[in-house]
Amino acid sequence: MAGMQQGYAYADSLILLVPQFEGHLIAMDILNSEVSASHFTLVSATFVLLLTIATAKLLFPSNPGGSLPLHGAEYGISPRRVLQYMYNAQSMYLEAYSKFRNTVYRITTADGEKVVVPLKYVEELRSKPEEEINNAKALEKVFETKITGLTTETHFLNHLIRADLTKKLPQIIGRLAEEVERSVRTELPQAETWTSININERVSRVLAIVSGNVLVGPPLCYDEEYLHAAMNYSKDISAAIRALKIWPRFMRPTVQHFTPQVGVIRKYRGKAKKMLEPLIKELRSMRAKGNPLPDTMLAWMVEKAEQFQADDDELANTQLILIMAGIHTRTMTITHILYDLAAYPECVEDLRDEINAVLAENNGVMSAQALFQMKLLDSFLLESQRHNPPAFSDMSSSPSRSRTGHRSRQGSSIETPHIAVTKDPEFYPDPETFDPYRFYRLRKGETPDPIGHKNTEQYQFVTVTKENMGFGYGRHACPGRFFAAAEIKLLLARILLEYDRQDARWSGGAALCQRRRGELLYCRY
Ligand code: HEM
Repeated sequence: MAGMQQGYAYADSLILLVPQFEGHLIAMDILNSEVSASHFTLVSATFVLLLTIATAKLLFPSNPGGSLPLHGAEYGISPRRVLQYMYNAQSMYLEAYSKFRNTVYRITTADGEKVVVPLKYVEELRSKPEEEINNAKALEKVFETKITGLTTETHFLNHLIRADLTKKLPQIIGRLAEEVERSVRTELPQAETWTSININERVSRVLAIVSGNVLVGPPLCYDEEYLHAAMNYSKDISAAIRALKIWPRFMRPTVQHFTPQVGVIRKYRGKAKKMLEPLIKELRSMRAKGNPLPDTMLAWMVEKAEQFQADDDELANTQLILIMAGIHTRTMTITHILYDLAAYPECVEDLRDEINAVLAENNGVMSAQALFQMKLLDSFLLESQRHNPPAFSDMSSSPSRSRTGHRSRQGSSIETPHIAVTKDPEFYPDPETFDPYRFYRLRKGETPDPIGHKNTEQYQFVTVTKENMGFGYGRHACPGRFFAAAEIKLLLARILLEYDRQDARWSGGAALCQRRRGELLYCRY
């Protein structure tokens, strides 16, 4: 991202003493380190990975064994541990949580060895400045940035999302609601009888159109080539990364030339530029003439391009990152929610009643205020996310060594548990139960708050806490979550209002039987 890199810091044997890691003194020995700015990624891991200390070294002085315990040591040599991780990461992390709930340990992943720190250290780590701890290096490894070109630098993007998209959300929500209504009608079946569809594909297309309305605006958001890119970019990136990761790290730079998936993703950049260039030119000319620009991300980008020294390549690339960051994550979230609605139909009527009551109070308008008032819907979203944690980001990298001299390999990351935390009865009583009303009751003060937040409004879908890192946590928490939540609620409210209205067929055996094939049965009201 031209002009966006926030200086790289190089240092030789710089030892930083970081006071207390719960009483432990940690020394970070930054050797030839590159510390770059923030970035993000979406990685199918079973953890939220935290806080990069690029090529730094951590000391864990009170580690009596001379080295941190290695979870999965019983699987043998490193390649076998990696294999085990690639197929069983989730169960390995869950098992480790019960073993090492309060202690630091190591685990061998496809991206090298990582240090897993318990939740109690999270606040301390997140308060470290980016020069000491940042997530760039680890994400570059996770994304294979050198090969895929997928930048982990999101300064420009974060600014646009926070200063433009989120700020202007109240004024664009009406437009989004209209687009949701229109695309649901065109993209979901209008059948009077029960019809089987691949809901994941349909939702992905609806979201590509609705988000496209805000990202680039009509008519491009209806263009088939644009929609194809929007729906497939993130899938194709993941496929390329997966294909590379089956090879040992040292072979990946060579193997890339024989990996067709890598070729596929490189073509996207050229295509995106070709598609967007005429629009960018038009927006620039409107701006030069002093005409008002439309409320789209692309227009906001054009307005701020000079300030952020972003050329057309950068604008096209930033649009691709936006697509990658948003479409897949939201599609998965909504797909899970729809399955959860099918599996737990008892509250469908309550949800519909809430939506109708809120709409009546807001003159039938799906405003930002109306969405905020849909608290049961919000609770359902959060409970569904708790049971189906989304993709996560990797934010750490640091070689580590104990006081007695053990060094972990350069570039390993610091992670902190996520899934296991959302299933921890201390934070979520009766954690295996899917309770759509769980967070609704907590917010209303009807059930005691097990975490003891200062304010029970913390139990909102968009709120990030260390006990709920569905959208990450800290400096790099997802900036798009407010937009994502609004879109998800608009779409669900529309589906709940218009489909399957009169009986409880959400739970029809057929719907659940179809689950494995990614299909649900729908009938329009
Ligand atoms: C349900 C939908 C979404 C989920 C579950 C989700 C989840 C996440 C997570 C877990 C992170 C990593 C945070 C971290 O590194 O600590 C993240 C980062 C990010 N997300 Fe989202 N996200 C969603 C939607 C979106 C949307 C719609 C956008 C864009 C409008 C977006 C833009 C970003 C960006 C730019 C980052 C990087 C932030 C940084 O590194 O500073 N996300 N997201």
